[in-house]
Amino acid sequence: MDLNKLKEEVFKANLELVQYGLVLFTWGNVSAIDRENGLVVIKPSGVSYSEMKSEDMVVVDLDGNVVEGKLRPSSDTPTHLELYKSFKEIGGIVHTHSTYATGWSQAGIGIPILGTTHADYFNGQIPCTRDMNEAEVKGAYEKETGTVIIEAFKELNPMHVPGVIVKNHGPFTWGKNANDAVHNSVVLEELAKMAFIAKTIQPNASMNSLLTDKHFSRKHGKDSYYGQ
Ligand SMILES: O=C(CO)[C@@H](O)[C@H](O)COP(=O)(O)O
Repeated sequence: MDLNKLKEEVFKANLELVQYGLVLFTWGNVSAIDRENGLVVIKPSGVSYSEMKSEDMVVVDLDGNVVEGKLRPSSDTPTHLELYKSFKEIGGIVHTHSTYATGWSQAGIGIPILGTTHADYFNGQIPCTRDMNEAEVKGAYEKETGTVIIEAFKELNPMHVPGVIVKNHGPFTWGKNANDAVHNSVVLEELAKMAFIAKTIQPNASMNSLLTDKHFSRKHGKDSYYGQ
């Protein structure tokens, strides 16, 4: 895979986080993986999106060693790497602090499925991770953030629910590439907002599971990326 092309793709995907209003200042980050060569391209840490350039993207191996780039890789790099190692079909990852999704993560409640818009992209609740323990927080925190995400997907197919909210932190989404992951981040934030509104109007709001099956399989049937 052409690394410069992947850097350009990751650079543009990072800028889309600002364009879609998912991040402020230097919050959030996007990465993509070149699985053939076991290399990950990720946003540099602490760099303003308005000053960022394609050549600033940092290339790391799956152990987190910088193999190309002058700047420090995102502080969330260990989380991204854990997810790439566990979710073998994903090609891109996004982390943001988008308002409504982060609100649900601070409440410690997964984003419930309440409508067909949700079912078109996520075939069930978007899970919230468990509390991290003292050893995880004081140890390899970012790596352990990946651990609690992977734990939340023990019974879930990450290709059918391409996102999660990390308790007291914020959302991570993924997809077949960086652009797909950004798309899922925009959708997740919109679903978080819709669910907040629905639950505010009707705390007992619920979903007709027949619609979940109908909409998810219609959009992600056997020929689609998400597969069965
Ligand atoms: O979640 C966090 C901080 O809580 C990070 O995602 C920052 O929001 C962005 O860090 P860098 O990618 O710039 O290191």
